[in-house]
Amino acid sequence: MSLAGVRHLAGIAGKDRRLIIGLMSGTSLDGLDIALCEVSGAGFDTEARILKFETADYSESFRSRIRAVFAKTSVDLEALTLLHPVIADTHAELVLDALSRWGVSPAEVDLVASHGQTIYHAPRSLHGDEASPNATLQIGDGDHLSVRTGIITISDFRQKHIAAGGEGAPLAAYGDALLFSAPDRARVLLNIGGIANYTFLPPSEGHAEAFSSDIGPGNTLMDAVARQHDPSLPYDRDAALARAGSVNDALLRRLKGEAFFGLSMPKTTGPELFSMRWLERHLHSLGAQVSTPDLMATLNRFSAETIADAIGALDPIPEIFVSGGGARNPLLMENLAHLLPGASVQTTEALGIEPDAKEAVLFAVLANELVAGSMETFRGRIRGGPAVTMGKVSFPD
Ligand SMILES: Nc1ncnc2c1ncn2[C@@H]1O[C@H](COP(=O)(O)OP(=O)(O)OP(=O)(O)O)[C@@H](O)[C@H]1O
Ligand SMILES: CC(=O)N[C@H]1[C@@H]2OC[C@@H](O2)[C@@H](O)[C@@H]1O[C@H](C)C(=O)O
Repeated sequence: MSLAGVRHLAGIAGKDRRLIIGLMSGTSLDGLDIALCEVSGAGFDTEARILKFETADYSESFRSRIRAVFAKTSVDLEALTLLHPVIADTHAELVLDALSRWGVSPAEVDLVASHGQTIYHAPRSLHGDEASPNATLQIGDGDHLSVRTGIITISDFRQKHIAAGGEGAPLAAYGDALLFSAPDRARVLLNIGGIANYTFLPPSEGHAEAFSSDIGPGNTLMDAVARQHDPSLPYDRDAALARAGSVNDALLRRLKGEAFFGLSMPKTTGPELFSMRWLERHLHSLGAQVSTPDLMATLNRFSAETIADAIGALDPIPEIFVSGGGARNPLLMENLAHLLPGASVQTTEALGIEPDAKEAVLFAVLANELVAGSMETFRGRIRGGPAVTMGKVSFPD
């Protein structure tokens, strides 16, 4: 960091509109979502437009390096240490590659907003140690990204949330409230990624608080079973396996008995809890063989029911806008429509944001808030969420 760097950042903060690249690599480990956004204003005046978007697929070898340290209580510390810069360097390469294909020079971009890769998420509800705080770890260091791309980088968004009393997730409410609140009606933004989470947005004209909460597994268990069935299958494409099976009601009841579903909202979880080990424990206690298609049909219904239970508890049920890869699972969407009869369900496309890009845009908006907004924007606005701006600044020089 230099005085010139600080002046450059102050200049970016003073602009009417900023070009910000939002980066998200989620729990599905499918690739890096890269959203080049034009963001203007700040706080409730924020407007974000996606100029370009792509998901840059990870190579199988990169994915298996991440998987080796992902959501595990014991890992090879050297492998983890190496991945910290390796993830950042890989993300930087993917960004530079996308920019060159889009004909955009890095010098035109004001900020990179990088979520990094969550390696382990440990809210108290998971680790159970009252003497230890909520904790979460994202790797893919911001300094490396900044030096490699030459662009000021904002990263590591979740630590401030925890330091100020939150669980470090979901952060969606902060961006959703700024971008999608309607003056006169309530909305739900539902994201079905590896983990399903939702944001409740009250009418912005009132004084009610927004909140976002994880719900449970979206695709993570279905993806793991698909991979176990056929290692070349990244997920149950178009729900082909689930459609060939039937729901095992006894298993479904066991899965829904998980204590996490009894906790009040907002709450967070991850593949640390909802893992193959967790599923195998339930299958074992069931004491009966379940075929892969039946297991997939049951998991599909399980995700749909837990989502419908969470949204159905809101009275009246607001209009629903879906994002994340789960929106592409046709049986999951049919199950949801069946369980929430009469509810208006659309994708976030109806709000002008491509569903796969929504989380990457969220981090662009959080970076925008850090440089040009104010923590006061969020005071008393987000239930269970401290009034904070989030992210750490890395300078390329
Ligand atoms: N055609 C399809 N049929 C079924 N499922 C699909 C299809 N396309 C995508 N998916 C699901 O979407 C997932 C990817 O979703 P997404 O990219 O939103 O996850 P993520 O961002 O990694 O997760 P999170 O939000 O939990 O971090 C895939 O792993 C798969 O389960
Ligand atoms: C710790 C972590 O990475 N959590 C992710 C994950 O993926 C979905 C869900 O679990 C959500 O809580 C969160 O991401 C989104 C972007 C959020 O913070 O809103």
